[in-house]
Amino acid sequence: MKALFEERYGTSPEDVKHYDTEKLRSEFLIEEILVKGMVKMLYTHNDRMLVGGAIPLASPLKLEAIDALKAEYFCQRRELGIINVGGSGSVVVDGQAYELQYKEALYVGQGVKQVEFMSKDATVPAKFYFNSAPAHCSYPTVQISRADANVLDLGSVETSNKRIVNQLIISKNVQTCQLQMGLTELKTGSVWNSMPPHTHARRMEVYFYFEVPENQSVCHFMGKPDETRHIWIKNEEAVISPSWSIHAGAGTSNYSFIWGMCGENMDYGDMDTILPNQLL
Ligand SMILES: O=C(O)C(=O)C[C@H](O)C(=O)CO
Ligand SMILES: [Zn+2]
Repeated sequence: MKALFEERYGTSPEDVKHYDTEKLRSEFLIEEILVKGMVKMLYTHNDRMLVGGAIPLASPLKLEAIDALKAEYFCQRRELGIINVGGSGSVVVDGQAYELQYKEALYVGQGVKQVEFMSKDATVPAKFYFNSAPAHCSYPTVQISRADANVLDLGSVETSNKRIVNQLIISKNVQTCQLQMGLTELKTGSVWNSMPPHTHARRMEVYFYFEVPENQSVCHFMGKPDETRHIWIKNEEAVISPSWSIHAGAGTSNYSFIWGMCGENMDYGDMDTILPNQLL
């Protein structure tokens, strides 16, 4: 397997208070998750979420268990959620091909032995972004198209946070052990995501920002609500949010992002909201 792998441990909010920019970025920012012709994976010890990307070119790419998993195959003890943010492509799951167009998702259940990524056209390759969490039973593999999403229309033009939350892999749509994923699109002129912000102590979350226009950036806010920090994020980079941290961002333009969560309690609404004027 052509794979790049990195492992990161969890952090305490008491330690994070003392981090400078470089340390904050090295703990939470995931740069270059999508690498041409490779599978890339990052294993965070925050709820054991695995964050990955794959860009298959002329030849398919296999998703195999890295040594850190001590497993015979990737999904032996894990479930997997995949969203395509590139050209058309397929994910072949134990011999069955699922064609994924731009912004379409696939849930792959625990126990699946073979997962392979393919691009339809290597000149416009598929870009598969994925999240994976430990799973203790097996649910069926399900393809989720844009039309299958549970859509939330949130925010307003007045507060610069008008956005559409597409819940793709969510208990309403797909049965999973603990993984939830979706895709949020900011409307033109709106720049704030997840504002007012929230925490959910029962789950960690990872945001993957994309459709950030050239030369633009997103300022992602994290930390305890009374001790916030920021990380500047470029297009197609991801950021880890521990269970104790807020996660919200303001872009220098509108943009989209994929969110993925795991932990306990799959109720999307299980959040503690913080009002903007309570943040420090
Ligand atoms: O813009 C938003 O609000 C979101 O997309 C929030 C995420 O879905 C989230 O953080 C769920 O916990
Ligand atoms: Zn959240």
